Amino acid sequence: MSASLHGIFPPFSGTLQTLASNPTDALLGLLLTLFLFTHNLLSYLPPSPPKRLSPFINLAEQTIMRVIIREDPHAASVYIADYIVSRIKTFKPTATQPFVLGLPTGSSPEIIYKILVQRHRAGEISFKNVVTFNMDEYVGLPRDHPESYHSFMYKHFFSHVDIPPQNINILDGNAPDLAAECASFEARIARYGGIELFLGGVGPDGHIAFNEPGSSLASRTRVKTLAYDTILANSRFFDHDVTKVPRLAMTVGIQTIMDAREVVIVATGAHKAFAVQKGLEDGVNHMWTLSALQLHPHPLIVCDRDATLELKVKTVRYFESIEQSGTDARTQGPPLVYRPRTYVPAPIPTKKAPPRTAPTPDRTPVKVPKDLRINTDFNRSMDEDELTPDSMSSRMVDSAVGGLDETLKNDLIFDRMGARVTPL
Ligand SMILES: N[C@@H]1[C@@H](O)[C@H](O)[C@@H](COP(=O)(O)O)O[C@@H]1O
Repeated sequence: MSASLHGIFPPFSGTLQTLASNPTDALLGLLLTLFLFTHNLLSYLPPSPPKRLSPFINLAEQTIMRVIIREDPHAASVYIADYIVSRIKTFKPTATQPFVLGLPTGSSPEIIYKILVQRHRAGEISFKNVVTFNMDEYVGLPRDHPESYHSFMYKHFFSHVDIPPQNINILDGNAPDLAAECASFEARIARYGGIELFLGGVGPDGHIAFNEPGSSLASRTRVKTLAYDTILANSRFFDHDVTKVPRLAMTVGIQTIMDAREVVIVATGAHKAFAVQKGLEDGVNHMWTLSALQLHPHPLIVCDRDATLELKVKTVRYFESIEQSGTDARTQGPPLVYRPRTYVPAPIPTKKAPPRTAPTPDRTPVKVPKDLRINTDFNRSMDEDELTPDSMSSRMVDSAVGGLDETLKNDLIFDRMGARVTPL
């Protein structure tokens, strides 16, 4: 027996020989043999199947960067516009459960807005139950200045779709207390249960919104001093005169953007290539704030070919291969999980504006804007003739806060459309 076991279990045969002379050694040898035998046996078993993901798993663990590359800015913009339309439709927003959309300004999103307006005009999408929050605004620039982000948004988007004015939230760069305005903005976002989809652009230095290089990745809405690079880049909208560009801006923070359920960034043009490379291929860092999205559960960066020029060929091939294998951004990554809403606004009553009667001694005149016009004297829009803003007066309720709960009326500052338009 000893001879036959010796070939199969060498330690075991040795154990038998020492059993009589040294029982303690023999016992240790036996235990060792059993351990080795079990270990060898287990190594032949198939690996255990991967654990199923729990529906409550932390989404950050499933973070996946989605990158879509299109040949030119128009194709990239069509992709994003259709993506937004599809997200809103899937959400099926109602007056009590609106789709909360974060929006940017800048030349890159102009085409996206144009396509969204076209989709709206074609009857494909309504913005009636969409609430918007804009990323940023210059400090101290009058609202009706052609380069204010208020003017930009009305000119390129709001005036052409059916969004109710009271659903629009833009930071007031002329608020008497800028810090309070920033806090109110964050509170409004929170009351709506957070932003569903935050669309953004990116600066050549990798900034998102006005989160300039060096911004804290934990930042929230606040006032920022603009970096010289940004002042220089944006001077093209101010007669190429850097002295005309405001030095301060209010902006959502990186954390405000990171809190959105989904973030979509448009990056077009060779001048964005370095920012895209830093944001995608380098590590997360506060000098290229775009890179923070690497930690977001649902980031999507849509580039045109030029914006990928600084990426490794391997990186580009990787992202293209994902799309070529039959998935697109809608199906990549973990499923979107709807977050509970902490606040749901009451339905907006469709009451008519009170008649414009002459004031009587016992009655305060009702302030109803005569007409709502915005300054559309821009010199950088595409196809001016197609974008003719309406007055929006037909969509006004008596007060911008008319349809909201008492809780919101008290602590939120809703500006009237009349205050931000140029009377004729
Ligand atoms: N605050 C805006 C950003 O939100 C925008 O992303 C950036 C790039 O704009 P553009 O698309 O014109 O290059 O410009 C500004 O700085």
